[in-house]
Amino acid sequence: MAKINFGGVEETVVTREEYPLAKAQETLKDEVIAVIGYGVQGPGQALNMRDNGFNVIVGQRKDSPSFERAKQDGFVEGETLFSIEEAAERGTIICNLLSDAGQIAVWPTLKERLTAGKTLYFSHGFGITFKEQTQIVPPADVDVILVAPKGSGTSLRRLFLEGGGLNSSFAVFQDATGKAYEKAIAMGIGVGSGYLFETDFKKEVYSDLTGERGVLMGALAGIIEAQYQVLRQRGHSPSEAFNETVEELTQSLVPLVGENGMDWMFSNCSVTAQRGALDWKGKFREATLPVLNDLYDSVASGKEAARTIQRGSTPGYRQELEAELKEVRESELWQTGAVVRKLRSK
Ligand SMILES: NC(=O)c1ccc[n+]([C@@H]2O[C@H](COP(=O)([O-])OP(=O)(O)OC[C@H]3O[C@@H](n4cnc5c(N)ncnc54)[C@H](O)[C@@H]3O)[C@@H](O)[C@H]2O)c1
Ligand SMILES: CC(C)(O)[C@@H](O)C(=O)O
Ligand SMILES: [Mg+2]
Ligand SMILES: [Mg+2]
Repeated sequence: MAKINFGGVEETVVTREEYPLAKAQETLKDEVIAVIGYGVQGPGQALNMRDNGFNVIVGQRKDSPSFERAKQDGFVEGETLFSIEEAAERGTIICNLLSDAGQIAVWPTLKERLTAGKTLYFSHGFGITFKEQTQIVPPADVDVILVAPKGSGTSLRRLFLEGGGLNSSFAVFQDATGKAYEKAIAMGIGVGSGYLFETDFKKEVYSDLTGERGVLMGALAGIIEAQYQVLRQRGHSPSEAFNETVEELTQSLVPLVGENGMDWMFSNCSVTAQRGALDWKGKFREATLPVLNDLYDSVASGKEAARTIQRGSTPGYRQELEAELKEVRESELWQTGAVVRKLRSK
């Protein structure tokens, strides 16, 4: 296991060089990997593992669109595609890739089929960490492991097809067989991870829920809306407000941050921009710190989990969610975005 120094702090990281695919295949050669749920992570992980030569089956509610999608992806009903019950019965590694709220309803079905020596796999620390709310308490004689890709299942698949890998966190919650750690790493390689960062279930879920509600999604969407609104209210056209808020961010500046860091992006902008950004970043940091601390408290207290479960278990919730996304899509901001995206020159 490589020890890598991150800005002065040493952490354990598994690389594909030290744990190559052939080793992962050897570790999991006798396993039947049952991917339960075929939403976003399900397809990404199942297809990558199948292409990597693992014995993968899918369990999904019959008569659902995702069941049909699994068929289109080459899983064959009765051979590699089953009901959730049957896949869980057949699987020796049961990958719980249902939605976090959906995992609660299906848990009794999975638990019954988690016989001694099997492995229960998650891509989020949610169900285990918030066990008072989810009632997900695995039997003591099974291994419980986690591989959480740090990005969308869509990116996991796309990067894999391009020959790359998305970095993932991994963790062991319960090691009944003495092989849980090895299995977690092998699964991480199998699903198409690049580097694997060691964590625990609680740290994974706290950081993940904070990240997606914060900078990665919630804060990003919120600050974009705020700046667009200010520019529009001060008389700027939709295209100008959008270009200065989103298009330049995604097409020019964030790729530079990804390439070589924030100072690299700054140094590729004018000194006028650098002066202003350095002067204003502190104000933005101080303004958002209390919100981010509130958010972390809400995650750590279980409030965010409770809301996820409460909303996610409400009948018709997916339609409600779609209605909320439609509202975003149909706002002037994102309608402008749709037009601006068409005006990109390749
Ligand atoms: N979406 C991502 O890219 C992503 C990234 C990293 C980790 N994760 C984690 O991976 C897991 C799966 O996430 P996802 O976004 O792929 O899930 P999802 O929301 O797309 O749902 C997955 C599947 O669960 C099924 N499902 C939901 N409720 C059900 C129920 N009551 N009974 C039977 N089936 C039910 C749905 O039909 C769907 O096919 C979660 O733990 C999530 O936090 C997701
Ligand atoms: C892709 C994300 C945001 O990283 C994941 O955590 C999720 O919940 O979908
Ligand atoms: Mg998440
Ligand atoms: Mg995440």
